[in-house]
Amino acid sequence: MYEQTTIAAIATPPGEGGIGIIRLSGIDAAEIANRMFETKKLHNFHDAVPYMMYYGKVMDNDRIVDRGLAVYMKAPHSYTGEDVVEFQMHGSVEALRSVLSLALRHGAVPADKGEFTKRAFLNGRIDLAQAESVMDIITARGQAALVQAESHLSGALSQYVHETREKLKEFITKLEVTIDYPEEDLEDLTVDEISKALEEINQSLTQLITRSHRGRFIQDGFKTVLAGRPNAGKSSLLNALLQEDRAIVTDMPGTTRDTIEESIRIGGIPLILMDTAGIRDAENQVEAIGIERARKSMEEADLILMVIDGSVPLTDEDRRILSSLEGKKAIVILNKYDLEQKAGEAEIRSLISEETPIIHLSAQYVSGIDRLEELIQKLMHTEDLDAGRQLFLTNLRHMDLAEKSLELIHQAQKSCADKLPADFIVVDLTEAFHKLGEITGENVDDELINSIFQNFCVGK
Ligand SMILES: Nc1nc2c(c(=O)[nH]1)N(C=O)[C@@H](CNc1ccc(C(=O)N[C@@H](CCC(=O)O)C(=O)O)cc1)CN2
Ligand SMILES: Nc1nc2c(ncn2[C@@H]2O[C@H](COP(=O)(O)OP(=O)(O)OP(=O)(O)O)[C@@H](O)[C@H]2O)c(=O)[nH]1
Ligand SMILES: [Mg+2]
Repeated sequence: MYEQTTIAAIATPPGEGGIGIIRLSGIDAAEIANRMFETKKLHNFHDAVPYMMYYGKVMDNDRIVDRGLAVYMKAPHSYTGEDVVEFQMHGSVEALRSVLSLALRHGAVPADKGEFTKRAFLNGRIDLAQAESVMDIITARGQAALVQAESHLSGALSQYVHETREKLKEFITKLEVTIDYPEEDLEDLTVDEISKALEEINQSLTQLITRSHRGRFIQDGFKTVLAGRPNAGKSSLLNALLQEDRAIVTDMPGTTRDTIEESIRIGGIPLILMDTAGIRDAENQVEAIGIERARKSMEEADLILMVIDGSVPLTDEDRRILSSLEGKKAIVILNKYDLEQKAGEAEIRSLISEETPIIHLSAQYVSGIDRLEELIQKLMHTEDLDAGRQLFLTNLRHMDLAEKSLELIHQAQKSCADKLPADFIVVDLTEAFHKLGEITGENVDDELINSIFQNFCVGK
């Protein structure tokens, strides 16, 4: 076991809640529980039936601090792999703090950020990639994010890393033989075999990396850009979707200058909603920069909500923006539906692809917003689901290591093609082998481990 201290922390978020949990982990967990928890059915936590709930009282000498349930999990069969005791108390900040301070008084030390999970890792219960996925589960902002994080915790990423490293190892060994016995020249067959294997690894890593770049939305949400002419009602629509007055709305065209970003969930699908400067020939430099940003946001968008002022005839600027939607996922919104409609829908239809829906609404009077939400949900739902079925890298550290490994595979392939001596290839493949291993935590130093778990919350 990696440490002898017993750590304690409040595991549930602060605030008023139905129930709150205090967690103890370490060699003295049962002993500390004995000193502070009184229950009819049990005199010593060492005799507790693991996972059995015991009802009782947390006692501060003769005073009942709070009533609750306690459970004992015996090493190594616990989250951390150590002896664990948990107290389920009333979810009150005061009660939980009192129970925690009692545990500390009886010999526990306050847990560091992520220390329970860190211990699970150091005790070999889970690898580093799995440990990191625990945090992804906690911070998941949508179904796809949760599905992906859970699959990482189950070991999907770890298995991929493991299999790829096995392949590398196999060829490193084969190559090393030819180095040790130089007279046994690298046979053509071996070279072919290695080139083929390296190409396979290259393909698989490249696919994983590209898919993960495209899959940024899993973590961040789909980039959804409100685009359109000044005064069309983009900011009004942002406010209507957020149900708050986030962006400034005026009847002056050119009100929004800088891009505004807000996270929102629509029907369980996470979006980053971006309000942009209305697109036109700018009247000054600040506006011009804003418009340039708007155009760039449109290029990078996963979804474009193109807002048109339906109360006036279509302008050339509208036509230009509509034509630029080609090949993009978009919804055309005819806004100001409360007013007489003058923008020709037939012409709009002729400028956009068949799949792009057109809807009417009034942002100002918040009417028709629910239909827009349904449409967004329908449009993005499949992508969100597909994301759950494939392996993605969702962590920048993993992405960086995968990219470095791929770079080394490229180098090895080049050495292979240039018929360089086996040593060259071995060096690169060995380095790639180690880089991949860092994903699951093979040979990583304490500093890195500490910095990873510092990003966790206390009690996790
Ligand atoms: N109350 C409570 N709920 C929690 C946690 C916890 O620590 N406490 N978890 C913490 O984040 C998560 C669950 N993670 C856990 C992982 C392993 C074991 C465990 O006892 N494993 C044993 C037994 C396995 C079995 O019986 O099948 C083992 O692996 O040997 C417990 C919780 C979410 N919910
Ligand atoms: N009648 C009516 N007026 C609306 C509607 N939506 C927005 N407006 C008005 O249109 C004007 C412009 O709205 P904004 O939301 O600021 O438009 P914008 O597209 O963000 O404009 P810029 O930031 O200048 O690009 C404001 O006076 C709004 O009150 C609507 O549904 N009906
Ligand atoms: Mg605006």
